Amino acid sequence: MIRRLIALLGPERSRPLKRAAALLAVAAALQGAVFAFLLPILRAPEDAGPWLTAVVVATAVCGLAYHRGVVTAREAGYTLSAHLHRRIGDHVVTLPLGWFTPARSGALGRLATQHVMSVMGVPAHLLDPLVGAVVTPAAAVVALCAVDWRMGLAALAAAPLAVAACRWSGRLVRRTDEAADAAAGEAAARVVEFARNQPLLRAFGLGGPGLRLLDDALVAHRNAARRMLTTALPGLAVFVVTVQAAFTALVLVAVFAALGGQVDIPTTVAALVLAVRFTEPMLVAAELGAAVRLAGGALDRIERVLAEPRLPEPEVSQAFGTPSIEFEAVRFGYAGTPVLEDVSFTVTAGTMTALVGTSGAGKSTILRLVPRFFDVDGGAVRVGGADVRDLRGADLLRRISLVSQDTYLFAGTVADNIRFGRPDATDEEVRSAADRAGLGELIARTCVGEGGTRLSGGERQRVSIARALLKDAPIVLLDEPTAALDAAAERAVTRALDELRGERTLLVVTHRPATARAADRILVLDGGRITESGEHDELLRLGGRYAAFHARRENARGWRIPAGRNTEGD
Ligand SMILES: Nc1ncnc2c1ncn2[C@@H]1O[C@H](COP(=O)(O)OP(=O)(O)OP(=O)(O)O)[C@@H](O)[C@H]1O
Repeated sequence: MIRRLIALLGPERSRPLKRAAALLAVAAALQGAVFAFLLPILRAPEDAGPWLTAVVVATAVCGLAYHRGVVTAREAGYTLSAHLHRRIGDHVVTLPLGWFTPARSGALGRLATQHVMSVMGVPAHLLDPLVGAVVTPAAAVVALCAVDWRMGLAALAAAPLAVAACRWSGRLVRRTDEAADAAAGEAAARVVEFARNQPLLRAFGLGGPGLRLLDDALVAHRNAARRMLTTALPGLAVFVVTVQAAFTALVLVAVFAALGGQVDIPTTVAALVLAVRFTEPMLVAAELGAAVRLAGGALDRIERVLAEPRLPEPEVSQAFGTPSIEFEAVRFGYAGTPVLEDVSFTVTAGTMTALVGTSGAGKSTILRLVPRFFDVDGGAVRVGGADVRDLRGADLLRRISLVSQDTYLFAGTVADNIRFGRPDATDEEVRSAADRAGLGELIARTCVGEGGTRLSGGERQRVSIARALLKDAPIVLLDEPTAALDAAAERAVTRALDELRGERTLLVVTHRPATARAADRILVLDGGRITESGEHDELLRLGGRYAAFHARRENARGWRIPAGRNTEGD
C-alpha cells in the first residue's frame, strides 16, 4: 500500500511520506534495542552504567524520531489528499461530458470525499502502527536471537504464517468491499431519490414501488456490509491465533530453558519482555488491517477513475469558419444500442432549424453530439466547418450556448445565475438578457435556492435561456425551450429566438407548432432517421407526417408526433 502511494505521489511529493516511514522505523527499532539493553543490565547490575546511558539516549532519540515521524506522517496525509483531489479534478474535466451519468456523478462524490479520506488515513493515522507492526517485531527477533537462538528461531518461524494469514484475510475483504461499495452507492442514490420525491411518494401512498426500491437497496447494503465483516473474520482469527501461538511457544521455550538451567533468570526475563514486544504491535496492526484494506479498495477506485480515457483532443484547434452545424452520415448509439442512423443535415450560419419528431427519436441526442458530449460511431459532426474532434473542448464549448431540458441553477440570485453565462457582463447586459427571456420582475429575486428549487420549472427555464442569451456564443442549442412556459412567457421566448435569428445559429428541439413554424427549416426525425426536411410551408405542401399532424394540432398549446404512422394525439 505504501509503495502504491509513493508511486502515485511521484518522487518529489512522496518525500514526506518516505521521511515519516523512515523516522517511525527508527523509533520502532530503537524501542526494540532498548529492551535488548535490559539483558546486560540484568546480568551485571554493577556494570550497568554504560547500558543505562545507552537506554536513556536510545529512549530520547526514539521519542524525538517518533514525534517528528508522526508530525511528518500527518503532513504526508494532507499532501496526499490535496494531490488526489487535484488529480481527480484535473482528470475528470478532460473526460467526455457523456461520462457524467447520475450514477457516476454519485460515485465521484464518494470518491472525492469518503475514498480520498480513507486513503489519506493510511499515512496520517495508520503509518505509525503499521511501521511498528513490521519493525518492532523484526527488532525483537534480532534481539531474541542475540539472547537465545532457540527463541529467535521460534519467533522467526511464526512470521511467514502471520504474513500469509494477513494477506489471505486482505484478499477476502477486498473482494467483498467492491460489492459493499456498489451497494452503498445504490443505497445513497435511493435515499436521495426518496427525499427528493417526497411529494410524489406521499401523493401515491408510501407503500409504492419507490419505497420498495429504497427498502431493497438498504437491505442489500446491510447484507453486503455484514458479508464483508464475516468474510474478514476467518483470516483475522488465523492471524491472531498464529501470533498468540508464537507468543506461547516463546514463553514455553523461555520457561523450559530456565527450568533446565540452560539460561539464567536475567536472560529469561529479557526474553519474556522481547516476546511481548514481538506480539503486541502485530495484534494492534491486525485490528487496523481492515482500515488498510478498505483504503486499498478506495485507492483502486480512485485509480480506476484516473485511468478513464480522456477525450482525445488536438494540440491546436482547427480553424473555425462561419458558425454552421453539419451532420454527415452520423451513426450513434448509447452503449451499443443504436439511436441515430445516417443522419445528415446542415444548419447554415445565422439560421434557425427546428428538430421535431417522435418521443425517443433522438432529437436531444443530436443536440448532445454538437458540443461533443459523446463521439459519433460513424460519420462526422462539424461546427464552423471543423470536425468537432479537431477542436479543443474549450474552443468548441466557447462557441456554443446550450439550454437543456433539465436546468440546474446554482445557489445565489437570479442575476448571479444569468451572469454565469458571461461573468464579465455588466448589470445592464444581465437585465437585458433577463427581459429578452421574459423574466420581468423575477430578476429582483435574491435567492433561487439550491439547484433553483425556489423557482418554478418555467422560471428556471427562462433563467437558463437568459444565461444562454447572455453568453456571446455564435451557436445556440435549445432543447424544448418553451416546454414549461405559460403563453406569455412562451411569446417572450419566441420573440427572443426571433431576434437571435440572423445573429446566431439556432438548433431547437421543439414540440410546439409556433416554435417550429418560426424556424427557417424543420427536420422531422423518426426512429433515429430524418424522414422529412424543409420549410414549414414546404412541409405542409408535401402533405407528409408533419403536415398531417400540423393540420390537426395547429391550435393546440403543445403537440407531439406519435410513433406509429396511423396514430395521432399528444
Ligand atoms: N444517456 C443515455 N444512455 C442510454 N440511452 C439513452 C441516453 N439518453 C437517451 N437514451 C436513449 O436514446 C434514445 C433517444 O433519446 P433522446 O433523448 O435523444 O430522444 P428525444 O427524441 O429527445 O426524446 P424526447 O422528445 O422524449 O425528449 C431513447 O431511446 C433514450 O431512451
